[in-house]
Amino acid sequence: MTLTLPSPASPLKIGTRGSPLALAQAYETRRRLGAAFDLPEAAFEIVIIKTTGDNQALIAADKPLKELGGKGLFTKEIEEDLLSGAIDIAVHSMKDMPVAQPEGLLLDTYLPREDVRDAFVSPGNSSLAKLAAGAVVGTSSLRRRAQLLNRRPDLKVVEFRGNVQTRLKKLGDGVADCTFLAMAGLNRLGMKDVPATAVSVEDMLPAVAQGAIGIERRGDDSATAELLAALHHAETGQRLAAERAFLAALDGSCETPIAALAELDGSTLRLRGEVLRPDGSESIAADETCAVEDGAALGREMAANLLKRAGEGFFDWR
Ligand SMILES: NCc1[nH]cc(CCC(=O)O)c1CC(=O)O
Repeated sequence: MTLTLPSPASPLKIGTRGSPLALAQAYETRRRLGAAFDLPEAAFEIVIIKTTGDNQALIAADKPLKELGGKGLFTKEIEEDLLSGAIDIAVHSMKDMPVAQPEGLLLDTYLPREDVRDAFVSPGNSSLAKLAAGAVVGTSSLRRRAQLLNRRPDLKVVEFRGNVQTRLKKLGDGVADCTFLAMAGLNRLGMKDVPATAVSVEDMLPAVAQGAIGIERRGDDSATAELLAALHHAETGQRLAAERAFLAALDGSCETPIAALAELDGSTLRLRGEVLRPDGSESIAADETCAVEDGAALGREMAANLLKRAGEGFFDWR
């Protein structure tokens, strides 16, 4: 089969949300595809798609995200455009992606993973350990909230929603003493002047798939599949297979504090997983190794063990 390359006359349509981070990820995808096949920028068209999650009025209403459309909040419209053929590929932060995709779509191409760690961001404090008793933390992440309260029950957590820029603005306005962001987002946005310090994964285990970009396509689009095969980073795929199997087996909704990180050392995969009570009062963690190809099985097994240890009602709110 001969490879059909996109061209300025027939560009590959790259669908993305319009936030600065989403755009940076779409540009990185365009750059990597261009480099792999020696194509000009005009061989690609970036198509910005507004999702329910981008509707400021809805988001500002401060309703739980679950009530606003749950898992598909930032992806539904993009996946509809992919299925209809309005776009050819969609670029996503894998951290935000449900474990299963709609019928007809495949999400199995991953770019090399960025820094997986969370960043502690505070204009007045150099590290989490130096944060005064009772300090105010702004975050909308259930995982970060539960992990923080687990280690520092003295801290006060306030809701902090919006994109990276919005949250930094709130911090500047003094709404909170510090916040947490993904290092990957800061790096991709080139935000070097932000007062950020990376938090070790021992102190704060990251979200499943944090730092990874995934590219989605139609299952029957073999021309696009061939293009994407040149971009796929196998190691990132193996790591995400373990982490996403763990998440899937926990039935992780956006309402459950879950963390996981898979790392490779030669042909060995190490998977760390953690589930927490939403109020941080209890954390259950595991740390296991297996052969790289058994990562997904280990993820499922670890999830089953943690659920058993957690028992009934563990994830109930307070
Ligand atoms: N939920 C929003 C989101 N989705 C992906 C990233 C960062 C980039 C990444 O983890 O790949 C962020 C922002 C953040 O957590 O600071």
